[in-house]
Amino acid sequence: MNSNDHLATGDEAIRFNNVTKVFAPDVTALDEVSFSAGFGEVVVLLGLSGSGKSTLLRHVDGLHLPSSGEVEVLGVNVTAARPRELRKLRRRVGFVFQQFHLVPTLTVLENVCTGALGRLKGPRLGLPTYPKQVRLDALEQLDRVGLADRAFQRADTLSGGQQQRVAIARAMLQRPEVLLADEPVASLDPESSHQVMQLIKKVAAEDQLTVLCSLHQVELALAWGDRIIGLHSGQVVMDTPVADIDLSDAMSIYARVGAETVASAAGDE
Ligand SMILES: Nc1ncnc2c1ncn2[C@@H]1O[C@H](COP(=O)(O)OP(=O)(O)OP(=O)(O)O)[C@@H](O)[C@H]1O
Repeated sequence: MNSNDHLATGDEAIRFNNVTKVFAPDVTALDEVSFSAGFGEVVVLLGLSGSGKSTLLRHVDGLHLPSSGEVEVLGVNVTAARPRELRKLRRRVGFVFQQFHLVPTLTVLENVCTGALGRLKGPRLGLPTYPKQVRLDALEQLDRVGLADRAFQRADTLSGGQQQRVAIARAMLQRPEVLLADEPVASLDPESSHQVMQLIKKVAAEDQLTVLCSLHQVELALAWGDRIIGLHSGQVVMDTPVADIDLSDAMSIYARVGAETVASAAGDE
């Protein structure tokens, strides 16, 4: 057992300490990023396209490693973790994507069951090859997201919002302690977007799940987040509880960029 397994984290599930990520000499995706997220907290990342939101999320489970700085997640020093430790950590971190990433030809229930693959030995082909308890757990998760009645339909017969709810059920079957959501509502209509964010908020509260969620919609961030972290050119330009922010504060993350764009177009530095 590695010493990282029992590192004390206090109230923090995620901690970034001066994290910089340089992809190329002229591409600094994260620039001295520091923040922490508490257990059960829903933290929304806001910022223009290219501001570093996805890159930040990918540092949480070690898909990217920082060029400098430290990332600590659930007591594991991601930066120093060995491959085996990282694999263990990734089982504790669920991921929800913009494009759902369901297997379209499989049933909804089997898609959810795949969330257990990380803790099962060997490949599974077909619903009956999953242990009964996994199938029951999957049904329970589907019930939780309001889709138990769709369990035996093919995934590609569901609407986008329903598919994202299935993807959340799949992530929850993994029994994660941290949930990463990369623009989970970017391809959904406004009503489905609210439903999906409401669901994320609900499961976070029920399971004391720490959520880090990138969004483009300020009003969704204000409605469903506990805290907003604003990114601009890889730097944290806002880190504020939602209770202390109004719409114009949150929009300033974008307005600031607009002003700079105007200045640089006019030849100012
Ligand atoms: N694997 C990579 N190799 C090189 N550059 C990258 C890589 N991933 C991201 N970048 C660059 O890092 C910067 C931040 O990108 P990132 O995808 O994190 O932004 P984002 O805020 O998530 O954008 P979006 O809202 O469009 O998803 C961009 O300049 C991007 O081109």
